[in-house]
Amino acid sequence: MRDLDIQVLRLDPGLPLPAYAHPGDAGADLLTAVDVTLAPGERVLVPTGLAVALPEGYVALVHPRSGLAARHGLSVLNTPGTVDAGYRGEIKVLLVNLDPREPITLRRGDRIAQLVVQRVERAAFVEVDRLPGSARGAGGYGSTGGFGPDTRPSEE
Ligand SMILES: O=c1ccn([C@H]2C[C@H](O)[C@@H](COP(=O)(O)OP(=O)(O)OP(=O)(O)O)O2)c(=O)[nH]1
Repeated sequence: MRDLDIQVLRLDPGLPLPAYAHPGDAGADLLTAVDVTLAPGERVLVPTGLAVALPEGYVALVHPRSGLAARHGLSVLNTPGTVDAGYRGEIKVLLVNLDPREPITLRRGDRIAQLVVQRVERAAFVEVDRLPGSARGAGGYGSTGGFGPDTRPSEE
C-alpha cells in the first residue's frame, strides 16, 4: 500500500516530521514544541511546530496516546481534535491533566498525541418528512442495557 503524501511545513525546524512508531500504526506521533507543566485538572493548548496541507477529502484527527492516559492521566480535552483539510495554521493539541493529584511535566520534543489521517465524506443534508425504518429505531443511550445482562434496566 502506497503512503498518502501530505505536505508538512515545519514551523519549528528543530523538531522532526510526524512519524509512525511501527508499521501498521494508525497514528503518527505529535510532539510538543514547548516545555509545559499541567497542574491537576489543568488544560493547555500546546503547539506542535507543524502545519499541514491535507488533500481535499481527508481529515487529520488528534487522538490521545493511551500510555500517557493510563500512566499519567494525560488526555486531549476535545478528543479527537479535528484538523480540516483547508486548515493551514499550526496544529495544536489541547492537553488536559485528568490526574486528581499529580502535575504532569512535558519537555519540548516529548510525544503528546497522535495524528490519524482519514478519508471523509462530504454530506449533502437532504430534508425529508419521515425517516426510513431500522432495526434500532429511536433506541439509544443505553437502550440495550449496561455492562451485561444483570445491569439491564428493570422496565425491559
Ligand atoms: O485539536 C485540534 C483541533 C483543531 N485544530 C485546528 C485545525 C482545525 O481545522 C481548526 C478548527 O478546529 P474546529 O473546527 O474543531 O474548531 P472550532 O472551534 O469549530 O473553530 P472554527 O470556528 O475555527 O472552525 O483548528 C487543531 O490544530 N487541533
